[in-house]
Amino acid sequence: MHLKIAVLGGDGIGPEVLKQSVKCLQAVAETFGHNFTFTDGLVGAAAIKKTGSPLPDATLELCKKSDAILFGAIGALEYDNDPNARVRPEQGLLKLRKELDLFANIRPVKVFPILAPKSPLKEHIIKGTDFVIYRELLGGIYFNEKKLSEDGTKASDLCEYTEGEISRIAHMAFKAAKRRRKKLTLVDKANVLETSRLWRRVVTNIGESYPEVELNCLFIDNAAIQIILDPRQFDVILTENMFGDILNDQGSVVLGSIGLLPSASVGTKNAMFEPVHGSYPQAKGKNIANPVASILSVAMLLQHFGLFEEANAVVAAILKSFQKNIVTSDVMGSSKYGTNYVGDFIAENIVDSDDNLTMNDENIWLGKSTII
Ligand SMILES: NC(=O)c1ccc[n+]([C@@H]2O[C@H](COP(=O)([O-])OP(=O)(O)OC[C@H]3O[C@@H](n4cnc5c(N)ncnc54)[C@H](O)[C@@H]3O)[C@@H](O)[C@H]2O)c1
Ligand SMILES: CC(C)[C@H](C(=O)O)[C@@H](O)C(=O)O
Ligand SMILES: [Mg+2]
Repeated sequence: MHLKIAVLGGDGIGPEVLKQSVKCLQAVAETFGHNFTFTDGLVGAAAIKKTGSPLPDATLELCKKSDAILFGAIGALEYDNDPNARVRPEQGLLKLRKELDLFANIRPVKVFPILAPKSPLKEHIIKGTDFVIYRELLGGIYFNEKKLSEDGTKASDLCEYTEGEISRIAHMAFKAAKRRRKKLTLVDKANVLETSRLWRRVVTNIGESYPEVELNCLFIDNAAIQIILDPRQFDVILTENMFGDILNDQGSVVLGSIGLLPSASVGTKNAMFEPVHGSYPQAKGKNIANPVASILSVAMLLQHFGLFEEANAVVAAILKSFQKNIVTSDVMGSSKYGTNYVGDFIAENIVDSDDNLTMNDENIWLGKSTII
């Protein structure tokens, strides 16, 4: 298969982890006889520095022309510490999502059995956890009217949703639940927010077309408790933009590190793959960032294009790194291998073998289905 892939490293550890992912994709191409081409694009603080814009037109054009986008991370301390900055790295990512209509953000939280003892939570609580969050990515508080009074003493961010925005991701989440364990949990704040009540009405109506899927609703504050107390109860979680952002990072605690959590953002045409974590500026250039979240995003990319054997080969190589304890120091109580070393090990262990499937059957990470 020929795939044109845009590579947007961004800031902080973004380029460092992405380098490992490109290495792995090159190994997949060589092993399985594909032709992947990679083109770099500027985004985030790095792009502001060079062009004044966090998403230069050239980058947007590159992404539109590509089959898929691999994204690192954006964000820098100089902006995090300056609430007055009008041009910000994050605007680059948000604009990219909007321009490419990437309305669904899919983030699987799957505990690898071998890492279960390394989670900060008790092993018997988290072992077997396997849920996926469908986060609406283009609406809500993120994308509606923002106001700041002239004297700077009053600010507001409007939270707005339309039925159409809710139903397109709801269908996607119901279909995913139908393929999985047939349970969908809508997370909202319907006891307080009008937007959440709209979500409940729309999702409940859509649920009637998916009778095999059990739908239940949970308030976001309770969901925050349940994810830590009993994460195995979840199969597919569907939620709005802001709640999804927060719940995802919380899900990473179950896994043991945010450095292990991948994501796919998909829409009507384009698809972007990125780790859930940010630019972790404190680690920039130190060769300590965990590349696994980014490499697992590569597995999601391959899965998206129906390259299941290839995706399994990537996951199998990652599992091998876990078995040999070749992991970065964020994986609790583990060795302290560097980003590059872990990336090299995974790339070198990408092989075309029937054993890949056996390893993944045990872990049921991917399964033979596309993610949308
Ligand atoms: N998608 C994105 O690009 C994205 C996502 C979140 C935050 N951000 C941006 O990143 C910057 C830093 O934000 P933050 O500190 O809140 O979040 P962050 O995800 O960058 O880091 C939070 C903590 O997670 C851990 N961590 C993150 N990535 C890791 C990795 N690969 N390996 C090991 N540990 C890892 C570290 O302990 C770190 O202190 C901000 O500018 C923010 O806006 C960008
Ligand atoms: C950087 C920021 C705009 C982004 C978000 O809030 O969506 C990030 O936190 C994420 O989870 O991808
Ligand atoms: Mg986030």
